[in-house]
Amino acid sequence: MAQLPYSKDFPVSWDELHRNSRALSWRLLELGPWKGIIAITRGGLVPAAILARELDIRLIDTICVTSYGTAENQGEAMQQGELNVLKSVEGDGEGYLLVDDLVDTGKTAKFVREMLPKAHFVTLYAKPAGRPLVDTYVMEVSQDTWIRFPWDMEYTFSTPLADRHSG
Ligand SMILES: O=P(O)(O)OC[C@H]1O[C@H](OP(=O)(O)OP(=O)(O)O)[C@H](O)[C@@H]1O
Ligand SMILES: O=c1[nH]c(=O)c2nc[nH]c2[nH]1
Ligand SMILES: [Mg+2]
Repeated sequence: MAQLPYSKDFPVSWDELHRNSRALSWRLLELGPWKGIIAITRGGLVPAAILARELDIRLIDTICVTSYGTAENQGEAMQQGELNVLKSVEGDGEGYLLVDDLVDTGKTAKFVREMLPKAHFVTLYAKPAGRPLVDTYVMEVSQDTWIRFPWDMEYTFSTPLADRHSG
């Protein structure tokens, strides 16, 4: 659910997501060749699959992070902005694409960039606070916008605008 300070909703359809992933592929084709892709789970998985198809990349790895604490990691470190790493990748990322769906505050981006400083970090969407941390992105949205990805949505009844604020 979108929460404060998000006041705008930006729903993204599968078609739009596919189109934006292909636009990102065009830019990355010119910057390659790439040794492989490292997807940041879970949001990076879908764009990573589309980039892999367009750029003919077969080597795909993951960095698995979560901002939620586990029994072992619920303390100070996470409150200071560190993430819980379930699985990382060896090396400094040189020659690899590091893929996520978006940057918002930049917390995830900062953390994974420190882990893989030489990777080329790409996202589909970027909000201003995280944008400086991204090497290549497709679309900027404002900081108070919540992006709704197609895998988080389902078709459902839409209340007419005139009825939304009544009562
Ligand atoms: O710039 P930030 O403020 O760090 O926000 C961006 C991150 O938040 C979302 O992931 P989330 O942690 O919700 O997990 P998910 O990818 O597993 O859905 C998104 O996929 C980015 O990875
Ligand atoms: O689905 C999402 N949309 C967003 O705008 C966002 N920002 C951080 N994490 C997010 N997840
Ligand atoms: Mg994520």
